[in-house]
Amino acid sequence: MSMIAAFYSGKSILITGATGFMGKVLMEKLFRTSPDLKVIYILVRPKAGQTTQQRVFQILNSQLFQKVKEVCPNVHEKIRAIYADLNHNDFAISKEDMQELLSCTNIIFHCAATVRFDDHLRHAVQLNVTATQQLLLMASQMPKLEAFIHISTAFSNCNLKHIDEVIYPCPVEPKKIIDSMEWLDDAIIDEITPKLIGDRPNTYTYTKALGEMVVQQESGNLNIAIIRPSIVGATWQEPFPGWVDNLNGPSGLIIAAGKGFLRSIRATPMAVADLIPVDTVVNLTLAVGWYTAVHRPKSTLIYHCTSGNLNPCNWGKMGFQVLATFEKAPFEKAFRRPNADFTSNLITSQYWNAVSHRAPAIIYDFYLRLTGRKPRMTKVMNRLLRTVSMLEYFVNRSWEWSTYNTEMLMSELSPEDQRVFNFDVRQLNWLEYIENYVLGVKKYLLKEDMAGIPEAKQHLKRLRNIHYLFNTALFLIAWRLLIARSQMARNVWFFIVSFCYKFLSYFRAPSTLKV
Ligand SMILES: CCCCCCCCCCCCCCCCCCCCCCCCCCCCCC(=O)SCCNC(=O)CCNC(=O)[C@H](O)C(C)(C)COP(=O)(O)OP(=O)(O)OC[C@H]1O[C@@H](n2cnc3c(N)ncnc32)[C@H](O)[C@@H]1OP(=O)(O)O
Ligand SMILES: NC(=O)C1=CN([C@@H]2O[C@H](COP(=O)(O)OP(=O)(O)OC[C@H]3O[C@@H](n4cnc5c(N)ncnc54)[C@H](OP(=O)(O)O)[C@@H]3O)[C@@H](O)[C@H]2O)C=CC1
Repeated sequence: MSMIAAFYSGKSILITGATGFMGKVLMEKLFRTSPDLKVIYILVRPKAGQTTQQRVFQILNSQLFQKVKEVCPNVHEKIRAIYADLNHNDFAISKEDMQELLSCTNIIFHCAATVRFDDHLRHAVQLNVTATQQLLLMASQMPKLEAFIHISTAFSNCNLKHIDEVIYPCPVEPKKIIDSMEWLDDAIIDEITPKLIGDRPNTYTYTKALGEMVVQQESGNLNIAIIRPSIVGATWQEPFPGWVDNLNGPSGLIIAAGKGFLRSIRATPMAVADLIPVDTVVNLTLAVGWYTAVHRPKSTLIYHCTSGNLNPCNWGKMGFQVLATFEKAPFEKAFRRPNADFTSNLITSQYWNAVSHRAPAIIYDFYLRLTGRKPRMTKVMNRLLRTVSMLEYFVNRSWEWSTYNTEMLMSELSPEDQRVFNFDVRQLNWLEYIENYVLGVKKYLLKEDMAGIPEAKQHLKRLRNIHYLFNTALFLIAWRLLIARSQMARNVWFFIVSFCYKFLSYFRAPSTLKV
């Protein structure tokens, strides 16, 4: 019997960010392994024309929750969507709902965040810092609370090369930052943002670091733990391999590469690709929830959920396996044949951007114009290259994260818990994982049918022929222009033509004799 699963039975659990990538997998696992849990409260806002109830309905009816429905048929009764917007200081939760949350919650998993790299500092502070502070204030008023688990990121201290499971202070206190966001106007915030984030690459990593400081400072008597996952990817095993539902991290780039838009990237092939499957993060999170509530460590423990020091893989190997999977199961209606040119050199990368990305987009837009359609490829390419430039920071460096607490926790688990809540990344076979990831992107993100693979392969063959034809035409035009201008080129051309003529005459002579 799993002790962790038994621990969550009968519990009332509050999850923020339950509609996000990690939140959904967390809920799924909780319902599947502890179907006797009392209730999961989720803080949800209406979005994209959907009410909170409609959003929950959509999640429960998704493929991800199919197994849950078998083991927990009354899952819809155990999930309680509470209207909340973390952009508001009091989360805009109704009095009645707040009362229920305060009096019933046993465990909190705080996953909500803005993960956009380019978010305005004011918004990133509100979501990743102020909302965390507010939630801690709520938690301090919950008499039945046993543990508060905060999800941060392994990159909150990406300005360092070696990162321990400790909180590194930022120069300006989070409270000062929160206060200043209230009276500074946007223009001034824009001006001071680069100074505040310092040698971090974006507002996301900076505000996640501030969020950790807030957790440490406001922890009071609460049982708190912080989890720092690295780059979270598709599921490894559970509930099935390859599940993914958003474009963050590598997923968007896999689409861009598979569709032939992205054919080169400024990346260091030997740099460690610290990817971690989302189900591994969720298993660790649930184990940490149990450990924090039951063992009540004296201080706030931080757990690194990373792969680099236990089972390292580099970007080169991953890119290679991504391409190998495209060969087996190409994406439909590709713009060009997938390719992967890695370069760590800025000038070479700019060259490839011009030749492999911008030029084909301009030519395609020219073709669209000629055929009376609206050009759009240059715009798409510009947005893609902007996205890639924001991710480049993470594929040109390697970090070392110590994992003492995570390994300690692993050794504390019973063999059954180690199996059911497996977060031992040493067991991960990267090639298999990446293949399933790419297939998952095709299936769950692009919603492409595997039956369409032969047609996709045919399409790639046609693209290859167009590519050869285009290159041949380009060569002939260039050559024609050259021989029109250069005597030397004309001499070379004359030499080649007369050589070919002699060669052909040699073979034609005996055949004429036979006739
Ligand atoms: C697994 C193997 C990887 C290999 C994959 C590639 C293989 C082949 C490639 C060929 C070349 C060579 C190979 C190279 C090998 C290296 C591979 C690189 C892998 C990249 C790894 C990424 C590392 C991420 C690091 C994360 C560190 C921190 C982790 C965290 O803690 S948090 C989670 C991470 N957060 C994010 O990822 C958010 C990032 N996104 C944003 O901030 C924003 O979306 C934005 C980039 C600023 C863009 O914002 P916009 O305002 O423009 O709007 P929008 O968000 O609506 O999106 C605009 C369009 O861009 C598309 N898009 C969004 N995200 C991505 C994405 N990640 N990749 C590609 N495209 C993306 C989106 O769909 C929109 O498209 P449109 O509608 O058509 O315009
Ligand atoms: N994905 C990754 O690679 C990594 C993620 N992390 C951390 O993991 C956690 C979860 O990330 P992930 O699931 O990938 O992120 P997602 O972007 O998929 O999910 C973010 C969640 O936060 C919610 N949220 C955002 N703004 C608000 C708001 N104003 N009010 C209420 N809810 C809000 C979103 O709700 P809605 O659906 O309404 O937008 C969504 O449920 C985050 O803390 C992130 O920092 C850490 C390392 C890597």
